[in-house]
Amino acid sequence: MKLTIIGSGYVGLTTGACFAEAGHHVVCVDNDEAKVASLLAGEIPIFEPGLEALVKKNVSAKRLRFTSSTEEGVDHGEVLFIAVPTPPQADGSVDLSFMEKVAREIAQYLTSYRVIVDKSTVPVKTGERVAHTIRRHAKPGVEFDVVSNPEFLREGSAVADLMKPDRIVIGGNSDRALALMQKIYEPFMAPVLVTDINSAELIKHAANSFLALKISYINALAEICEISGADVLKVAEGIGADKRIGRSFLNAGLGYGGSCFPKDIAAFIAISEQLGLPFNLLKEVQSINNRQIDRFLDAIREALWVLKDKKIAVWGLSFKPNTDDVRCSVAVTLVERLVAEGALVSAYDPKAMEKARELPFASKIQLSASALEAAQGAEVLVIATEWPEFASVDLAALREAMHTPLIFDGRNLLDPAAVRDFGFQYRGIGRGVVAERG
Ligand SMILES: NC(=O)C1=CN([C@@H]2O[C@H](COP(=O)(O)OP(=O)(O)OC[C@H]3O[C@@H](n4cnc5c(N)ncnc54)[C@H](O)[C@@H]3O)[C@@H](O)[C@H]2O)C=CC1
Ligand SMILES: O=C(O)[C@H]1O[C@H](OP(=O)(O)OP(=O)(O)OC[C@H]2O[C@@H](n3ccc(=O)[nH]c3=O)[C@H](O)[C@@H]2O)[C@H](O)[C@@H](O)[C@@H]1O
Repeated sequence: MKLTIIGSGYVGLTTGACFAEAGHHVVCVDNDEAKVASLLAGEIPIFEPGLEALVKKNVSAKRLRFTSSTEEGVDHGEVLFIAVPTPPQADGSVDLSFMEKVAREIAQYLTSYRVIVDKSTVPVKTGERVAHTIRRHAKPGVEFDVVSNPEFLREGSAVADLMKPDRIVIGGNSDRALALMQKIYEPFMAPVLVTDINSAELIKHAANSFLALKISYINALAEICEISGADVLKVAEGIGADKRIGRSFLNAGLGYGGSCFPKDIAAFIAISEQLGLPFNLLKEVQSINNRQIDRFLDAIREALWVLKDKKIAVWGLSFKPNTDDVRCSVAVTLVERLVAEGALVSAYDPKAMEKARELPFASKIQLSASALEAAQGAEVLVIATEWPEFASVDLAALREAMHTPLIFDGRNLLDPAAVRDFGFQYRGIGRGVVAERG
């Protein structure tokens, strides 16, 4: 089928490449001319495992191309996917101006029937607004349908998630549009859930909020573990073994970050308030999450007393492993706060160094060429992102490099017993028993 994706960022580009891989003919549109130019030159602006090869393969096969012309995109695709940003406003509610602008642009170029699919994460009832906006600005009599098709990919495993999704959610009220949507997803052989538009939109915010709730639940338990002398890893294993609960998303740490959870939880709170039903449970999820970084910094302060002029090594800047995305990364917030207290930070990330150079405080920290270089002369090593290469570091060399052997493991990546054997003092998250033994 002929498909168009409007917005060639994280979701747009990965989705476009996977649709092309499934045999569709895809045009990815973006109004950022520089981004389109670099895509046309064969450069992939994000690091995502498998993406570069997929894009190159499908561009060569002439199933995938890029343009900055929305008109060309609207002309090409029988189905137009909108994958533009839906960022938070100061009060947590969603800025829908990108969505509105695209709806108007599509309307301007509509000449025959199109399905317009909302792939961005949006508040419930946005589909109605999109339809209304297009109707208002399109030529009279032009036919179209609006569908909600939320995206559940995770960064770092986006290609795998898109090629083999747990489920596809399609919200719509037109048989014609639903039939086209089912045809698009046929090659993926995944379970398809068809709903009304409002339910599909709600599913997305509800899913992300539930995952964030699981993370805050284990982080709150981690605090109890620390005080009571239990080990949160064992507790997670014990509760996660119950199939009704599941072990995933029960990794205690510095809290959730990234471009989606913080904004989507804030958005769902704002949406619930607008509906007159404040979702207070999610406020607690947020405050537990914010507390994680505060507690971690308190512990570092307790160990070092004063942070000013102390050399602190930070491993990891991306918001999670296998991505170079530093948007709303907890690791970045941590560095920012250490810098604000006058600490001398040396940081290293396997993939995010280029993006780190663009951070506002980049000139105030040392961006190191390797994990061991960052640790050179450090009084504390902080692990902020659980990249696998940090787990296999040469502990003898690390001990040699550091000024004092103190590790604050914000992602429970290392084995406490193993690091203690090399003479390190170790502190993880929620590891009361281990801390006592050490
Ligand atoms: N990043 C992720 O892992 C996921 C994101 N989402 C949702 O998908 C949406 C997009 O997120 P990302 O891809 O991360 O954002 P992004 O910022 O990486 O990409 C958005 C792209 O849209 C382009 N754009 C903005 N206005 C445009 C217009 N009028 N015409 C053409 N292009 C335009 C921007 O230049 C940018 O390249 C958001 O609603 C997000 O919540 C959903 C699932 C996963
Ligand atoms: O809407 C979105 O954009 C996406 O948001 C998340 O995906 P993503 O943000 O890429 O990454 P996750 O793996 O969910 O991690 C999010 C954050 O939670 C943290 N996390 C995750 C799991 C865990 O057990 N503990 C934990 O602290 C991670 O370190 C990271 O900071 C969801 O998992 C996707 O399904 C969704 O499509």
